[in-house]
Parts: sequence; C-alpha cells; structure tokens
Amino acid sequence: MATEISTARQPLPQHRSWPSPAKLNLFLHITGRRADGYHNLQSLFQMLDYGDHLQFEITGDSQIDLQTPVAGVASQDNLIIKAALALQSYTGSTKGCRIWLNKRLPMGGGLGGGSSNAATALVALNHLWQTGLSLDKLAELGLALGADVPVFVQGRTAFATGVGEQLHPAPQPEHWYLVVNPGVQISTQSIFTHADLPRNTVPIRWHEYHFDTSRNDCQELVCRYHGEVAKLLHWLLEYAPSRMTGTGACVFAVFPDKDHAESVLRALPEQWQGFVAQGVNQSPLHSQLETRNG
Ligand SMILES: C[C@](O)(CO)[C@H](O)COP(=O)(O)OP(=O)(O)OC[C@H]1O[C@@H](n2ccc(N)nc2=O)[C@H](O)[C@@H]1O
Ligand SMILES: Nc1ncnc2c1ncn2[C@@H]1O[C@H](COP(=O)(O)OP(=O)(O)OP(=O)(O)O)[C@@H](O)[C@H]1O
Repeated sequence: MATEISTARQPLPQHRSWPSPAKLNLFLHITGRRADGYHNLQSLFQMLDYGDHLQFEITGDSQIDLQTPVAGVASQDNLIIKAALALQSYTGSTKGCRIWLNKRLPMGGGLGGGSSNAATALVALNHLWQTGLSLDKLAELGLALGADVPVFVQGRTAFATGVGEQLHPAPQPEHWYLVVNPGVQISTQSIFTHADLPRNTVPIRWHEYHFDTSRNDCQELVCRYHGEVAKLLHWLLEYAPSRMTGTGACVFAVFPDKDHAESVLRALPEQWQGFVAQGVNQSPLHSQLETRNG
C-alpha cells in the first residue's frame, strides 16, 4: 500500500514568508522606576537582518491556529496568538488564519524574538486581513503585549525612552555583528526586580551617544549570577568591542566587515552557538512590505 504523506500541517509554497527580525540593544541605561514597577530606560534598538520567519494562511472562519507550537509556551500565552486576537478584537475582523513559525532566535536571549513575532503577526495580518490600521495604531496595540513590540512594529533602528515605546528613528552605520548565545535563559522580570540593579543612570542627550561611553546597566548583575555570560564577554572582548543585549543572555561583538565577524565565529569555542548578522536601519519585514506594495 502506498504511504500517504500528510501535508496538512505544512504551509503551502504560495504562503509568503514574513521576516521577524532580532534586535540588539546597543546600550541600555535605566533612568528610573515608575509607580507600576516598570522601568524608564534609554536604549538604542538596532535592527538585524536575521531572525525568525512566519507564514500565514488566511481562512474565512474566525479561528486562529498556530500550526508550529513553541516548546514550553502554551498556545494561549504565545505572543503570536495574542497579537492576532488583539487585532481581531480591535478591528472586528471576522477572518481567521493558520500560522507557521520557523524559530531561529533563542528564547529569553535579549534578542526580542517573542516581541518580534508579535509585531510581525500584527503587521502581516493587518495587510492580509485588509484591516487598514496605521503602524502607530498597531504599535499601540502591541505595547499591551510587551514593551519591545512597538519598535518591531515601527521597524526602524531607533533610540527609545519611556519603557521602550517612545521611539526616535536613529540610523546607524550598518556594522556587522557576531551574536553569541551563552546557553543560559534569563527572565527579564528577575533582572528588573533585583534589588541591586542600577536604576539612576543620568539620562544622555541622543547626540552624546557613543558605544564606548555607554553601557548596559543589566550586564554587571547578569555576569554576577551567570558565570557563562561573564566568560563569553571576556572571550569576545579579545577580538572586538562587545556587550550584552537587553537583560541577556546573548552577547554581541561589533565589526566593520562581515569577513572579520565570520572569522571570529569560526574560532568560537564549541560550547557556544552564534550567528553573524548585519545591522540594518529598516527592518527586513518593512523592506519586504515596501517591495510588495510598490
Ligand atoms: C529591557 C528590554 O529587553 C530592552 O529591549 C525590554 O524593554 C524588555 O521588554 P519585554 O521583554 O517586551 O518586556 P515585557 O514583557 O514588557 O516585561 C517583562 C518584565 O520586565 C519588566 N520590565 C520590562 C520593561 C521595562 N521597561 N521595565 C520593566 O520593569 C517588568 O517587570 C515586566 O514584568
Ligand atoms: N512566539 C514566541 N516566541 C518566543 N517566546 C515567546 C513567544 N510567545 C511567548 N513567548 C514567551 O516570551 C518569553 C521571552 O521570549 P523572547 O524570546 O522574546 O525573550 P527575549 O529575547 O529575552 O526578549 P527581550 O529582549 O524583549 O527581553 C519566552 O520565554 C516565552 O515564555
């Protein structure tokens, strides 16, 4: 008897792949704490040309199904589903979708993978469901899902203030980055609730920003509890200026060219995983959308 190969869970080739890029926090200064416990910060969100991918099949019923579950995340907690439901509920759209996620970014890595997935779902479904919301409105819906969602919705390398949602586009030289995962997951909340986190960095003016004179205020605390992050930073600093992104655990090193970044990736001790990506001023999601609309 011939074996029937089921394709029911596979996306069809005509379902375009929508980029869901990573970001780096080139610096992260914590300038205060709000009454609700959230922290005011200053950061430079650098978009990368590397990340996850999402595919969507639009359906006529209002059902939203994620065909590729994320290990350890229940469907109702998945930011992709939450984003789709938020858009559906705000616009009253009666359309639904099946979604496929190709996950490449480490979770809890400080690369904003979950937030980026949510933003891609908002931007792509707004296009595919023809719900016509502006990026500002989508960013507002996204903020309720996570502090990092708006920057991915707006899709520009940007300075951020507030809790990360007040964005000022800030094009940067499109350097190459070696991003390395030390293999530990760090909960953002555990860092932000720690008594020893510095919370009073004096705000800088944007034109004063320089990589060498800025820092990540979470880095020292993370290194104290996670020796592997400290070890990795120490190793990378031998080759290039390096820093932790977000609340960790991933660390990046900055290079002016791709070849140099790739040669350090080849030298990486085998206990660590990494990738090389270019910093871009426009998110690959938005570049693709422009090409499609153009
Ligand atoms: C620090 C960054 O990684 C910089 O990119 C982000 O702003 C974190 O953004 P995120 O992962 O989307 O964070 P959320 O999911 O909104 O918040 C996770 C937890 O981090 C804390 N949190 C987050 C952002 C912020 N500005 N202040 C905070 O105190 C809160 O305790 C919150 O419960
Ligand atoms: N689609 C998703 N992809 C990844 N994580 C998700 C997703 N949906 C929900 N989550 C939850 O969000 C948590 C944080 O994931 P994420 O990969 O965004 O972390 P991060 O890179 O540290 O983010 P940030 O830099 O914003 O702090 C995960 O541990 C997981 O529980």
